[in-house]
Amino acid sequence: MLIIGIAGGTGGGKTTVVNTIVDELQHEEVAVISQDSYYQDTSNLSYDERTQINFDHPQSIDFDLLVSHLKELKKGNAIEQPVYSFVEHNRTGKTLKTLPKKVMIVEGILILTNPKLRKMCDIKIYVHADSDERLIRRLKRDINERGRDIDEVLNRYQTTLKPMHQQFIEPTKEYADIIIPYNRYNTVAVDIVQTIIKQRLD
Ligand SMILES: Nc1ncnc2c1ncn2[C@@H]1O[C@H](COP(=O)(O)OP(=O)(O)O)[C@@H](O)[C@H]1O
Ligand SMILES: Nc1ccn([C@@H]2O[C@H](COP(=O)(O)O)[C@@H](O)[C@H]2O)c(=O)n1
Repeated sequence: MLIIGIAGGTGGGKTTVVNTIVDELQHEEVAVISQDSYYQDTSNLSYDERTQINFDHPQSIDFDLLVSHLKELKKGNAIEQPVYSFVEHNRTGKTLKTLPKKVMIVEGILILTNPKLRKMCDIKIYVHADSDERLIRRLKRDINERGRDIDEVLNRYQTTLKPMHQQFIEPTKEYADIIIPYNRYNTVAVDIVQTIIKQRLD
């Protein structure tokens, strides 16, 4: 099994890069684990309390569950990946059965902050886009797809996104084997990553 970790700031293009890689590979060869599925279970909190959570801090992620799931997959066992709701700010209670594949992609803003997870990744990638570009993309995406309004996104950006990015996410660039500049759709860099994956699969 080849485990590929893809990190980078919110709105940087991680999901877009992952989707491009997955489209190129045979369906039976690849599966994706999203860090977002592993936000801590906060069912004990009210909706209003959940809106106040700092979702960009490493402690917001249940890394123990994520690492144990990856270990199970490496052993050849299927896992039940929690399904997360950005509207409810919580796990939905549903799960997605995820089977072990030759290539497992683990994607998320904070995945390179966790030493155990870093150690499990065979290839570590950081997708970089400038902060203004990321904010514009995040605004559009969160309003169109995640049920947010402009005030929510900008307030979250100022209070948590920006400081957490600077403190925890940007510094993990140093762990990356490959940094993909993604201010524009960088097809050349993604092609190179795909070639590396195919070589490793041979
Ligand atoms: N290079 C790019 N140029 C313009 N828009 C982009 C680019 N990459 C991604 N997007 C768009 O920006 C939004 C955030 O991208 P996404 O891949 O979800 O980022 P991430 O997973 O890093 O948060 C999406 O709506 C996506 O379609
Ligand atoms: N309930 C939540 C949980 C997370 N977020 C934000 O999602 C971002 C990470 O996801 P990406 O797809 O953008 O990598 C992160 O910056 C959190 O602030 C949220 O808004 N609400």
